[in-house]
Amino acid sequence: MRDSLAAVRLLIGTAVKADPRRALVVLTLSPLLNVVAALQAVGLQWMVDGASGHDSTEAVRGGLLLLGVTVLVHQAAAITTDLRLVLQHRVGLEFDRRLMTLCSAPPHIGHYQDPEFLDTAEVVRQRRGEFGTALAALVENANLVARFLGALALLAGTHPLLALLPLTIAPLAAANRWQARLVAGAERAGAEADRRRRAVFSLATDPAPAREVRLYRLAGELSARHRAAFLAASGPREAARAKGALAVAAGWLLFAGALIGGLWLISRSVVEGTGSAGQAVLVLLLSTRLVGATTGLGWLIGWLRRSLDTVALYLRLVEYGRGSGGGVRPVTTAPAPDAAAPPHGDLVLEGVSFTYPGRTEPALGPVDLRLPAGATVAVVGDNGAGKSTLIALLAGLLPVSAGRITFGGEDLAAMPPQVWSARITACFQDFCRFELLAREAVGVGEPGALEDPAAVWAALESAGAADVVAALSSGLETQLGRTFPDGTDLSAGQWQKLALARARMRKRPALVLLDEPAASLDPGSEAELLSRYLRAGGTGPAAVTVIVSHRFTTVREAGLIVVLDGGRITEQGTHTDLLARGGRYADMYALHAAAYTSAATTPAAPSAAQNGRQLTPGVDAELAVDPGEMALDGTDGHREPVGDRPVGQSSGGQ
Ligand SMILES: Nc1ncnc2c1ncn2[C@@H]1O[C@H](COP(=O)(O)OP(=O)(O)OP(=O)(O)O)[C@@H](O)[C@H]1O
Repeated sequence: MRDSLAAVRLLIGTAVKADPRRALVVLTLSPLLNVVAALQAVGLQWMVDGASGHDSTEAVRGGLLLLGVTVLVHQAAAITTDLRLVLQHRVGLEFDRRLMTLCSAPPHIGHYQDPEFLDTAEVVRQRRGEFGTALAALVENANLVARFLGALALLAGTHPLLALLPLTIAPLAAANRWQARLVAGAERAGAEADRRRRAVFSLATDPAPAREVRLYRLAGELSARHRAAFLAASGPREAARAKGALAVAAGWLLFAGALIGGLWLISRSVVEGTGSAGQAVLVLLLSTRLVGATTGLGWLIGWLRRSLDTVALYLRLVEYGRGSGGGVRPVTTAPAPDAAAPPHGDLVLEGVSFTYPGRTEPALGPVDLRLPAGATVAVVGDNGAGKSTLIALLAGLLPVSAGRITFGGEDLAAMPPQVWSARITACFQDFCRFELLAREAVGVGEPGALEDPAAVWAALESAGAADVVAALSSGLETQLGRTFPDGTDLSAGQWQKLALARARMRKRPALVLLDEPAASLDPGSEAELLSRYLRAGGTGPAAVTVIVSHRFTTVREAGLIVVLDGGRITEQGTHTDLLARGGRYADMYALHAAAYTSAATTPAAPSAAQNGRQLTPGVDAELAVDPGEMALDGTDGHREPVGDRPVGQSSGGQ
């Protein structure tokens, strides 16, 4: 009940905010007209009594009242319906806008990791078209209640017992509410299956997975899964609806019995001569109106209940936005509004850990780590070691579950999120393919410079991505993305280059985060990336640069290498230190080099030299393990798989 009241308040408040004048007219005039409409029956009563009593004045008065009220009600109803349609459209848009803000405004993205949030968001997203109609349901219910009360007031005037009719309608209303609650509960329980159904539908219809779906002949399997998910969600929903329908039918029987009793009372008074013919007509007309209003209410209450349920779910998302929902740890330290990030400083993690909602073990931590200002730090580790989680924590996208991260001595949790995010630039592993103009797709890296082609070109140049845009038909003004008829799609590597350029828009970042930045790049582009980001203070002399990579040509350039294993730091140091230590890093490095060496020496794979291609300086050659470095290990034969020649000079295939 409290939820429903809060939802009604929110709906009315949103309508008034979206369009105050229309809201005032629709919310007040509409119900008023429905009360006034009951006077039609009075006009008819006067007409009948005037005619049967040969009183032409009363008959004409009745006729005029009937005509006047009919014209007024019809005209005003047409106008208020128009106004309501526009208003409900605006309310729908207002909720869409709020939903977008709600999903993107929270300081971190922890809510996207929480299955409870995802389920609620799924239902709200599916039903978001109902926000506008929720207002319509509210207005229509108010109209019918007004019509019902108007009819009832006149009926009570003819026989006091008829005033008791509303009591018999209460069980019907309760049955309707119960049915709506049952259905809403079943819908919530089926949200996960609905999410699965949507995911399967996307797999079968989106262009990106189309190749693998064809190749592996998955259409039948996807279709079967889609149907199974549909049945899993819709079965309980239908059962709930049917169960509720039985209760509604019982409610109807009770009300119909009471109404028939009321009509019998009036008929008897007319027969006994205590009532007039006009009164009989009045009662007949009002009873019809009452039945109409009750039928409508029965249906509308279900609609209203469902609509208010959607709004109530939206309110739960709002609670999440405030950090008080689900398993996501709320931001406990209220950031000081005027807090600022120091220009530069060491980034320090003290006992930091993070546990994903629904998990018992931390994905990362506890971790203690100092990343000195100006340092280039590479993070390595097996799949699932916690590298991307670390990046998300450093970026402030996930709240730490325990411990703290400080920058220049300032606790990040006490810093307004927008202050910290303004100091960061990043290229994520699953970077976004912004289907915008090329200028915008890069410019969003620094929204203030979105309209500044010179700044965008500079970023493109410095990320080595200028060639991608130069080859586009309209250069910076080319529409990207295949969802647009005239849009240009790019290759994975080209999209990644734009993402890297985006990360170059911010001029003096304090922290540069690069999560697998070269995953889609060719060796030449990777080498260029290395020189631009990792060497010669490429990201600014005082910025901390953190790079996650499985490519050891990239990693070995870093001043500090951190090895993660099962969410813990197991080793840290320079490339040389870690090789000398002969631990996990040395193993990974040797394996990596061995893989490249064997690929280069396999006869079936023609070498670069055979192809007449020059080795890319700084890449192919760097893949070879420096014999001197491996010699640091000295004795451990299994870590010397590369031989004593650089790959480009290997004998393989020659
Ligand atoms: N949203 C999530 N919910 C629950 N667990 C998660 C979630 N995201 C990641 N994990 C888990 O957290 C752990 C660390 O994941 P993370 O993505 O940080 O690893 P990673 O080192 O970046 O891996 P990769 O090299 O494959 O990118 C993994 O065990 C993973 O299964």
